[in-house]
Amino acid sequence: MITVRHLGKSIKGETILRDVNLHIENGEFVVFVGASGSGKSTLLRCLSLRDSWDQGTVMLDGKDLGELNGFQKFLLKRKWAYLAEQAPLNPNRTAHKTVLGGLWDKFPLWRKLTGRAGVDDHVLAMDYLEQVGLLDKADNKISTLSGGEKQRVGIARELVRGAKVLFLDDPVAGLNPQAAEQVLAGLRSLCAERGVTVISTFPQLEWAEKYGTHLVGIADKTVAVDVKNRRLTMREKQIIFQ
Ligand SMILES: Nc1ncnc2c1ncn2[C@@H]1O[C@H](COP(=O)(O)OP(=O)(O)OP(=O)(O)O)[C@@H](O)[C@H]1O
Repeated sequence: MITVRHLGKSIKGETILRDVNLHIENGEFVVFVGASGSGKSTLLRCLSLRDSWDQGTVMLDGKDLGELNGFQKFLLKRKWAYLAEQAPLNPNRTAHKTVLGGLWDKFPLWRKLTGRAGVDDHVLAMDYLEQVGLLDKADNKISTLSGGEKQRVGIARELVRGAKVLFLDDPVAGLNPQAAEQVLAGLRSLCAERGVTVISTFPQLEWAEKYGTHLVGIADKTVAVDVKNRRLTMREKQIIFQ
């Protein structure tokens, strides 16, 4: 679980976030919602350790992330995944090989040298492709997949790598509505069935309400609304998008 207390961040003397308080449980599908420029991506980058903050604390299972040394942060980032918009994938690889590539980090040196993956590794890759609804496209090259399918391959690759927390900055950018909803429905089931925690931002409020389990509204540089397992009221929408 992630707990944020009194987080503040300034860039070049300008306050971007102030007094942010937040509590995220494992298995939640968190969506940061707010007007353009409200600080959603900045908060996502701070929580994923891609960016630093000036005030307050971010705790993971009771451990203060601000106190980790560089190596500890590096190890933690390997367990987390941060994807901004479209994941960069090799267009000439098949979906299956791309997902299998996520295991590379875990392989012992001898396997890296021989380039061999075991039967279990192949099954694991297929398992995650199935989870994101792409088992039938396993042998298709990335270049032949749609934008939404590519995004789901990128997510499966991170899962196979062992990521338990996914930070996704607009995972549906550039996708048509049908593909976007498939990606979001897949993420929702990952949270429910595998206990993966998704922390994301995307501009479509309707989809945030439909698929998110925890909505965090950012306004006036802080968390103005924080609700779980329900839609926003009209009043809450007014507060966020004043
Ligand atoms: N590196 C930077 N230098 C200066 N200002 C920055 C920098 N990064 C972000 N900002 C400012 O911080 C504010 C919040 O930006 P952020 O990208 O977090 O907003 P957002 O809510 O994600 O916006 P959008 O929905 O448009 O993506 C904006 O006013 C932005 O201009």
